[in-house]
This record gives sequence, structure tokens and C-alpha cells, in this order.
Amino acid sequence: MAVPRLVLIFSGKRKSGKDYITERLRASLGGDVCAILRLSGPLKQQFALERGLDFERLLDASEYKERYRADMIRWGEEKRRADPGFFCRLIVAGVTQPVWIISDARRRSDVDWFLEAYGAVVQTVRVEASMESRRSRGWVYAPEVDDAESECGLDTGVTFDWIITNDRDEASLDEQLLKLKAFTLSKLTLPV
Ligand SMILES: Nc1ncnc2c1ncn2[C@@H]1O[C@H](COP(=O)(O)OP(=O)(O)OP(=O)(O)O)[C@@H](O)[C@H]1O
Ligand SMILES: C[C@@](O)(CCOP(=O)(O)O)CC(=O)O
Repeated sequence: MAVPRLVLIFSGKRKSGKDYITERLRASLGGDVCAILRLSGPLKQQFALERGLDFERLLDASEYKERYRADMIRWGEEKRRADPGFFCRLIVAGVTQPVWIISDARRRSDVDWFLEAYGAVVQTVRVEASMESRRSRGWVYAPEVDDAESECGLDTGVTFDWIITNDRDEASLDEQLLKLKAFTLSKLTLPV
């Protein structure tokens, strides 16, 4: 198994901007240095296959995805109950880049699995956005989703190494991303 130099574990509420921010970070680091690994990737793929759904449409920030979210959460939780590392192992297989971004941690079991496997190089990153910002990006409160572990599992119990505030202030976001990028680059220049 490849050994990463840095594993950034991102979490945050729906529409806080996890995908947006992780894509920006990858773009600025380059795809040969940095891989985005989505725990929900293999989950959505298998769920789509079993239900005859459109996998591609479950990936983007669409209303289509939201329609199936509660069912996907239940489906994924069954898999995790049987094997908490199930999705974690799937997404790290065969990755060759030195920097891994896990874009969508939602549960303690996800964070604990990475800490156990790669603890020395793990950094946890929380993306925060106001309810107003999230609403402006399409968030609408949904019972059984916003009050469930999928959204609240990391609200407490983890001391995040980084907190990124993603509201309307573009300059502030640029600055925060630059700091995280500089930290990431500093890890790449250290000897193995
Ligand atoms: N700082 C920003 N500037 C412009 N657009 C943004 C910003 N942050 C997020 N967005 C947009 O808001 C929408 C929701 O963001 P994104 O999909 O990244 O959130 P998320 O936290 O990954 O949500 P989910 O948990 O639902 O997947 C996307 O269309 C994204 O492009
Ligand atoms: C089903 C689920 O993986 C959907 C995640 O979708 P997204 O990260 O919001 O694109 C959430 C979960 O695992 O609880």
C-alpha cells in the first residue's frame, strides 16, 4: 500500500463547500501531487447500480442527489455497521499521489480509521459556513438528514487542526487556502 506524506481529512455540513474547496486545493497543488478521495464515491456507485440510478448525477451538487440522500445514508450505514473501514479501504487502494484529500468525512469511524492507519501524517480540516451561505448554495433543512449522524457525527469530539470559513469573503478564503497549501508543500519538501 502507498504511504502518503499528508492526509487532509475534510468534513463540514451540507453545502459548506467541501467539494468546492477541495477541488480548489487540488487544482492549485496539481493532480500529480494531490488526489481527492471521496468516501461517498464507492457508496454512490454501488447504490446507483443496485437501484438503477444515474451515478454521475449523484456526484454533483444536484437536487437529484438530495432526493436520494436519506436512502443513501441508510444504505451506507448498513455497510459501515458490518465493517466500519469498508469505504475507507476502497478509496485508498492504488493511490499514488503523496497528498490525499479525503473530502467528505462524516463519522468518527471514518476519522478513527485514518488516524489508526496514517495517524502521523493526518490533519483534520473543518469547513464552516453560515446557514445563510449554505442556503444561498441550495441547502434546505431535511429531517433524517440534517439531524442524523451523517451531518452531526463530527460536531463534537474532534479537535480540528484547521478550520476554514467559507462564506462570502473571497479574499479571506484565498488567504486560508494559501496557508493550507503552504503547509502542504512544507510536508513535501521534508525527507521521507
Ligand atoms: N466560496 C465559494 N464560492 C463560490 N461558490 C461556492 C463557494 N463555496 C461553495 N460554492 C458552491 O456551492 C455549492 C455547494 O458547495 P459544495 O458542493 O462544495 O458543498 P459540499 O459541502 O460539498 O456539499 P454536500 O455535502 O452537499 O456535497 C456548489 O455549487 C459550489 O460550487
Ligand atoms: C450517503 C452520503 O455518503 C452522501 C454524501 O454525498 P455528498 O458528500 O454530499 O456528495 C452521506 C453519508 O455517507 O452519510
